[in-house]
Amino acid sequence: MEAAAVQSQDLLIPLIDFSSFLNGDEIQRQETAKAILHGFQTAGFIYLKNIPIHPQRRREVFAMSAKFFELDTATKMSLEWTTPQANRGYSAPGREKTTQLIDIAEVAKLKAAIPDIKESFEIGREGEEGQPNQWPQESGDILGFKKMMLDFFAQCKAVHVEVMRAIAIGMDLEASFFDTYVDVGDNTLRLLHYPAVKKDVFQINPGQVRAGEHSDYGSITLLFQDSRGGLQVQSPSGDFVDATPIDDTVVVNAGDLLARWSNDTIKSTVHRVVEPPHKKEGDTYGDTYPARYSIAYFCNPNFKSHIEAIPGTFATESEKKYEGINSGDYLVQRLGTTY
Ligand SMILES: O=C(O)CCC(=O)C(=O)O
Ligand SMILES: [Fe+2]
Repeated sequence: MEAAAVQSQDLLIPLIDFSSFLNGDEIQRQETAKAILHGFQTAGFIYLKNIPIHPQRRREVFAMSAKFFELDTATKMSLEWTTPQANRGYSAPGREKTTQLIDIAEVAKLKAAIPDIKESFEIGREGEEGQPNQWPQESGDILGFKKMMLDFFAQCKAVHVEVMRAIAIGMDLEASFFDTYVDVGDNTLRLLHYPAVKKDVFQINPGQVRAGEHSDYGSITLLFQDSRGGLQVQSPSGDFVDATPIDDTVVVNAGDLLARWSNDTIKSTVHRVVEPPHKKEGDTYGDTYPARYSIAYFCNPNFKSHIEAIPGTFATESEKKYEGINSGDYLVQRLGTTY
């Protein structure tokens, strides 16, 4: 049932068939739930195959994303990302620096020195009061953009609910334990484009990456990557290990708020995007790495939820490591440091 998607000395990321959870018998459902939870507890990352999003749909969304990033700069800038509260819109290359640093001045210094080589577009929950999405004017290549993205958003939202059910079962809780914490869908769909880049940029600037090392903030992230490679996950010993793309799978990682919620029984693991792995032979890239596209769907507990240690993750009150916290406040505070 289970295979390794990534295996290094001390990092094993399992590849799990999600249809065994969704459609399997009771025993398969239990076993798959345990495997999912175990992956989050040990690596903080899993790969899922056979999620209920058709590979064809996924390809269409990637194609639409590429068309979006081809729009001219002025058009994209008219949709610019504004505030952590809104967390919607376009971020030009250099706008966001994902990092573990929390001091805003330090982040600013780093951002000026070695900006991430990427641009992104964020879509939040459609209909959130006071926070409209920044939809582009639709014509030509991006006709149907809004509908396609909202459909995909809804499909990803359903996957979030199911993964949380698996985590609940894995923890010997009612399957529905998290349902009322995630039903609103206060999530963010982020389209990412890492432009083609000259190889020597990485030699000239030591420390140059496509996306700096960071952990994600929310409950889980569904990460769809193309076949280029470059995503790396930090192992317990601190090395970064390639999270090699596997066709038609989604990488799922736990975020900081889920780690906190689980009283640190689940790991939120640091990851980054670097230049694609050097091919030993047959490297056809010439002097330029081609563009890379990915789509991250950041799932969160409902912004109104109060998050405190999940039952079963502590024996006595004194074992709770964190204060209870409001989900929305936590996320806004975290986003405020990276942009
Ligand atoms: O592009 C990727 O593969 C990773 C993106 C990521 O980690 C993020 O946006 O949080
Ligand atoms: Fe991330």
